Amino acid sequence: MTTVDPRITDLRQRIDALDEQLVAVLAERVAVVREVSRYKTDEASVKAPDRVEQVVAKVRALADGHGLPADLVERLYRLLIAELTAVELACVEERVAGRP
Ligand SMILES: C=C(O[C@@H]1C=C(C(=O)O)C=C[C@H]1O)C(=O)O
Repeated sequence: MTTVDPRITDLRQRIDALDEQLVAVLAERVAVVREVSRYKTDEASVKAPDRVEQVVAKVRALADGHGLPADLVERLYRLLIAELTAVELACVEERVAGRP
């Protein structure tokens, strides 16, 4: 078996702890987005492109403040929002289809 530098092992433990926090925060964000979808009725309101741009501008500024590449954070958020928009759309369609 290959030995791993103990400094790497320690840093990986920190990464694992941060991943736990990241996934917990992500789960909370997904739950709030699902809740928002309860008050939407159509595709345009689900996609909310103006709001998407507002969120992207905000996280780009936050990334700058933390010394992170804003383009990287924007790409991650656009992917996240696209996935969440699909989840929202499914929730809204299911609700609207279930109406009498
Ligand atoms: C959560 C919303 O719906 C969608 C998801 C967004 C997000 O994940 O931040 C933003 C806009 C919408 O595409 C919203 O309208 O606020």
